[in-house]
Amino acid sequence: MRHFRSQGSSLNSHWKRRRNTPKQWSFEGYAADSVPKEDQSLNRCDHLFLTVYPEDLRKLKFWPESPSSFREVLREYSEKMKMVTELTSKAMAKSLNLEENCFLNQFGERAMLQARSIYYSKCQGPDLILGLKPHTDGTGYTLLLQDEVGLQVFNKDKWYAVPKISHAIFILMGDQMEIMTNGVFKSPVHRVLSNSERERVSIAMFYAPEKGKEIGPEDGLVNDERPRLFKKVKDYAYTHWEYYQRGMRALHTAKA
Ligand SMILES: O=C(O)CCC(=O)C(=O)O
Ligand SMILES: [Fe+2]
Repeated sequence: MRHFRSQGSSLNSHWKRRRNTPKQWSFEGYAADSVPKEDQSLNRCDHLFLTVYPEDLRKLKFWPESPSSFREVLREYSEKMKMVTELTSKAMAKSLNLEENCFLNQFGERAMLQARSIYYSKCQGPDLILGLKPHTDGTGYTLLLQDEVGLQVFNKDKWYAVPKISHAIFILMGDQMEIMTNGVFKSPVHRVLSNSERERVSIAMFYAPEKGKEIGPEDGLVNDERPRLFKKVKDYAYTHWEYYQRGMRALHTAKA
């Protein structure tokens, strides 16, 4: 706990220096935490955050050169994950009896894919210390690879552990998919517990609509039984980030 506190206070001053920079949500590179606002609890993890698509937005200066395989592995993984987003977006559309490209069209040709590699070190502190505090993702959806348990999803007053399944990618709906599906797919609150026995590594690929692109509920999912729940929004990820820093959800800002 002592270690956590002292790490927290030095991080707080680090973020105090940084927080005046506008549009921080697009910051990239290595960071010990991403919650710059004062009086917010810190997440107990380190991460490396990199934009991988669109390709021309890659900031290679933040891509580590060591280990030497890093860049190539990330390039290859990103390419595969992009293919997974195409398949997933089509499958989700079909499952809702919608035209298969409808979500892909909303995400746009320059959809964002951002890789967040997260390291959770062992933590001896009390259970209250979280690896990642409760939040929803501001993405369309997130593709998650994890090497250890710890992730939990909240539903109806209870936390449910997400199992670790070797080589499986866990797909987590984000707020923007909840908007596009007019609330049919829910963006769950989730968190990561800290672990005193084992460290944990996860790689989250955040898939979100292209910058400046308006998204909204699919017409086919708005009807008398299911009235429009959300209005059209753009750059929702930015709004989400602003609220996230204060420990709040942003979905209400998109309510119709
Ligand atoms: O590390 C995990 O399993 C979850 C990561 C996550 O929720 C996030 O980066 O938004
Ligand atoms: Fe998340």
